[in-house]
Amino acid sequence: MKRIKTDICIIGGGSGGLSIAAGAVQMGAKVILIEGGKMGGDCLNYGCVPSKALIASAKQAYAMSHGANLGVAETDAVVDYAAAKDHVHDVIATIAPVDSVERFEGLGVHVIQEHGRFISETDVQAGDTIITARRFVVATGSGPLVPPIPGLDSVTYYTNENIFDLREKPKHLIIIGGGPIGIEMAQAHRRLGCNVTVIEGAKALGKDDPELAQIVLDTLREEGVNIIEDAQAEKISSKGDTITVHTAKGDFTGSHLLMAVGRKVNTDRLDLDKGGIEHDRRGLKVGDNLRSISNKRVYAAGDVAGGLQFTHVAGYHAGVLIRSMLFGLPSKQRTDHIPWATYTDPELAQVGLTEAQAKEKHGDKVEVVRFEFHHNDRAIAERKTKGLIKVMVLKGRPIGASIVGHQAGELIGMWAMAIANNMKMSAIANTVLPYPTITEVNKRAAGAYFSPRLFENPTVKRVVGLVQRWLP
Ligand SMILES: Cc1cc2nc3c(=O)[nH]c(=O)nc-3n(C[C@H](O)[C@H](O)[C@H](O)COP(=O)(O)OP(=O)(O)OC[C@H]3O[C@@H](n4cnc5c(N)ncnc54)[C@H](O)[C@@H]3O)c2cc1C
Ligand SMILES: NC(=O)c1ccc[n+]([C@@H]2O[C@H](COP(=O)([O-])OP(=O)(O)OC[C@H]3O[C@@H](n4cnc5c(N)ncnc54)[C@H](O)[C@@H]3O)[C@@H](O)[C@H]2O)c1
Repeated sequence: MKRIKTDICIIGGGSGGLSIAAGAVQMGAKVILIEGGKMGGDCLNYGCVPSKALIASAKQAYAMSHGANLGVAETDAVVDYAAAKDHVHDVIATIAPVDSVERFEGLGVHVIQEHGRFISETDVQAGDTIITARRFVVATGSGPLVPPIPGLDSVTYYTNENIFDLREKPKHLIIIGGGPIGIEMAQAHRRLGCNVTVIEGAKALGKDDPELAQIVLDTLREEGVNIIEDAQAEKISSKGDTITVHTAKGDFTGSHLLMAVGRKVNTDRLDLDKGGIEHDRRGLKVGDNLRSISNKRVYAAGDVAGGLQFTHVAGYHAGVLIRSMLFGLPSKQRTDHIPWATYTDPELAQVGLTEAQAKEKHGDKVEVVRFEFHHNDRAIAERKTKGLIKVMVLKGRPIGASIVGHQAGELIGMWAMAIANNMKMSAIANTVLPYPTITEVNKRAAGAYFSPRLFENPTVKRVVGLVQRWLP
């Protein structure tokens, strides 16, 4: 057995672990990174990257058959599903070198390609190496949750870990779960020419503003996706080449099944109890500083830290941890300024509080301003007019923004910046933006906040009247 001592030992080489490793080693710390699967983790190999690449193929297919309103003859796109998967894997391969063992070893990180597990409060074992570290970071991410639905174990089903390897085009894809994974995959597969049924136990896209989520769901339904809500999958059976999902709202039969019912944190193989690390089904129990409440040497980052599960959150955690682990500075995570986006067409994005959350927290003090995309000239030019932005404002400052529409994932950035920096609505209203851009919806939403104050204000009218009389 080999023994190594280091400053920082990171378990998990995904979005969180890699960001911490790269930052810490380049600032002079001795870093060991333990990765038991593929470098890059879920995001690169089974998550964000492959899903967005498949969505790009689907978008292209859709555009080819929906150009008449732009004067371009429509044609039935001939989709080669296997070639679309080649594209997906090519995109992964293009990005992979940035996350590779070679790059990290080149930066000075000692990478151990094994699974790690705690053998004491101060030691982790990975293969035949025991690592003693001053600080450990657990960044082991999450995997697909597969609930024990009766009959599931007797059929072939897919999860996000193998759907991107499937090369035969599903005739009819049944998706259990209408969260972001289920809904993104539903629209992509429909546009690639599959029949698609989504079976959702509660409300699809239930973590987003319901008014905006409805616009996405209506669009998917118009495109032919069958979305059944309030229908828990209770039993699964198969006959020949078909799979049937049984629910209280009826039975739904298809050729392929994708499970997208949520995530399970990867803590099983870590022996956290031996490390004296408290945990529950959401991950490690940590404070706002992301430090374990029971073993002060240990920190968590990313999906396993018990909060929002996004790549940019894992990256943000890296910054919080580097500040405290390398410089000993007090450093806490915030969650009120974290945006997210679901990459359907139209996209759906959120930062801060939704309308319902803001009203529950602040009552009548909250003002909600709205602006619809069909008033935006660029949206009209591109015929992307389906969309709405809502901004929740408290005492002149945004505390939440919800956007559905073309490029909502890009547009939300301005509100994420405003909330992160406690900016006022006037900062957005005073910004000059190039015309014609979709991002002008942001400025118009800020304008909608000030218009009644300026245009429906008798004092303003009186002052202007007086000034006009006295001006030469
Ligand atoms: C289909 C899908 C689409 C998604 N799309 C988006 C998106 O568009 N935008 C977004 O922000 N987020 C998206 N996400 C979420 C995003 O992928 C995760 O939030 C992100 O990958 C979390 O990073 P992480 O570092 O916590 O974990 P990961 O990136 O999963 O990395 C964890 C790593 O730890 C390794 N590991 C686990 N246990 C051990 C062990 N004992 N020893 C050693 N190594 C171990 C794993 O092999 C893995 O490589 C998506 C997720 C899915 C499933
Ligand atoms: N664009 C993005 O940023 C993006 C995309 C995909 C995933 N993600 C991340 O991955 C996480 C997981 O996504 P997800 O969609 O798997 O999970 P989720 O928890 O958001 O949604 C799962 C859905 O499955 C439903 N469900 C659970 N059991 C069911 C059953 N037996 N029958 C029918 N429905 C059932 C739930 O009601 C829920 O709506 C997201 O929360 C997000 O953090 C992000």
